[in-house]
Amino acid sequence: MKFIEYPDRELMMIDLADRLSSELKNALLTHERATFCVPGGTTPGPAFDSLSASKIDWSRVTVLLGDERWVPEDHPRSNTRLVRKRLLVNQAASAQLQSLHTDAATPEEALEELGDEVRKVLPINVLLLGMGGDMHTASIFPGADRLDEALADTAPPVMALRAEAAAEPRMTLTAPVLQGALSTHILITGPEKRAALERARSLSPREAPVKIVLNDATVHWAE
Ligand SMILES: O=C(O)[C@H](O)[C@@H](O)[C@H](O)[C@H](O)COP(=O)(O)O
Repeated sequence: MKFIEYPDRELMMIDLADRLSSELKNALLTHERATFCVPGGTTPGPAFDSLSASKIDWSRVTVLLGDERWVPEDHPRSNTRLVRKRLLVNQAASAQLQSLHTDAATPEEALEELGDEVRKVLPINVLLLGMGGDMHTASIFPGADRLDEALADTAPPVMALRAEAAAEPRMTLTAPVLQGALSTHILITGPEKRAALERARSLSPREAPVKIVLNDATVHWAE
């Protein structure tokens, strides 16, 4: 794991956006298309703002969500909504979005459709993840109902998970897909998440799901 500590959040978001943008450009030098997987939640918005101004051939980029809360796409907690509003604008408006949401009433009903769609855009070239204070990443929560299946090497690419700590049912990419990413970044802020990340290093993936990607990840942190 590589850990980068920044003097403040603003600088971190700009620097992170620069790094992600260079990695995407590099991927597009040798591939017709690139898949850029992004988190939802409250942290990445400013990095998305910065990235959306970046001059990449976005028409050759697929933006894939790492997870989704099962709420309508105009709901304030929808990750799809966040990405549409903050990332897929300006220069990045021509990127193709692969969300992890459909109009189905439950995530279970959408599994087959989303699984087929996600398979087509793998592997992930550039992966950006967040982490919760409970050490979940994407929507792989400690204590989730189907945690062991989501962590298994044989897991399907997407799974529907429910967890007490999650306010609503989730759709998430699973361990093998996240571990298959060619480049992995984790974006966290504040002292609590820094301490949680340190703790995760000595725990098992069942206790600290973020552990599945830690070895190969670059972690970006600011107070
Ligand atoms: O939809 C989600 O909840 C996420 O994608 C999730 O994995 C997120 O990255 C962490 O929960 C951190 O969330 P915050 O950035 O809001 O702390």
